[in-house]
Amino acid sequence: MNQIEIKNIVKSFKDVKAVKGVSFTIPQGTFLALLGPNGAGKTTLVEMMEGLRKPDSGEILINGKSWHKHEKELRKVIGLSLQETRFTDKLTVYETLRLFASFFGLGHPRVNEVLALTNLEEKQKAMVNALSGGQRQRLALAVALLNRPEILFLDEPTTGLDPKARLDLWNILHDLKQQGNTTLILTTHYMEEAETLCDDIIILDHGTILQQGTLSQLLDGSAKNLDELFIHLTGRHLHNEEVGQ
Ligand SMILES: Nc1ncnc2c1ncn2[C@@H]1O[C@H](COP(=O)(O)OP(=O)(O)OP(=O)(O)O)[C@@H](O)[C@H]1O
Repeated sequence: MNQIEIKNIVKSFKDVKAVKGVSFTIPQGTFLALLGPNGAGKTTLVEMMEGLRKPDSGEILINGKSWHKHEKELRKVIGLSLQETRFTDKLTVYETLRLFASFFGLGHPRVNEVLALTNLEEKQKAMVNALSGGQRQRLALAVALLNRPEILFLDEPTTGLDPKARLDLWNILHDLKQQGNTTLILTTHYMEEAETLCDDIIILDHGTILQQGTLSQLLDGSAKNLDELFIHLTGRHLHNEEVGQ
């Protein structure tokens, strides 16, 4: 069953057309990557899927329901971590999770579970402002997982992290995938992230979908990796450099 249906979504900011008529579906349990360079429209698209922004036109259905009619219900089934999640520096990791847990009516047991899931048990007494970038991203993930979301949105969860911290986060997401209960929508500029974690990949550029499919479908032609495919499609690298420069 398709858990998410995106039908011809359009969104502009004044004269910038951020998303230009995008359609796709996501079956339950899929790990989907939205891969594209800076400014491709990834964040704008996920913010509409998360119900944080209204599309100018088009329709978004989650479990067959729309944000404008079923916001309360949909809030309960999604978990999200924004590109720059900010926490109160005055709280410890544990206190932060307790605070968010209280919003969902959840107590200590669930806080302890998400601490274990995100390998933050040793850091539970640390102040949030003393965390490394990778630990902070794991805390953002822990918060997003608190209410056992059916659908998890992660916006560039590993941007700016060192390779070890990135791998730690991938391992956590990999374990989540093995459990099979969660649909994940992840935005990234890192092709390795899309390749390693995701069943389905959408390549976005300038607000439109250039290609969509499994990794093997996308690399069916002459490209040997996603960056090479992106170069074939656009003449540019995923990281915004011109080819040959
Ligand atoms: N609030 C806003 N006001 C004006 N323009 C915006 C706004 N948000 C996004 N845009 C523009 O819309 C386009 C798509 O931006 P978006 O942030 O969705 O891209 P992105 O793929 O997520 O990029 P990045 O990888 O850098 O986060 C860009 O041209 C951006 O400048």
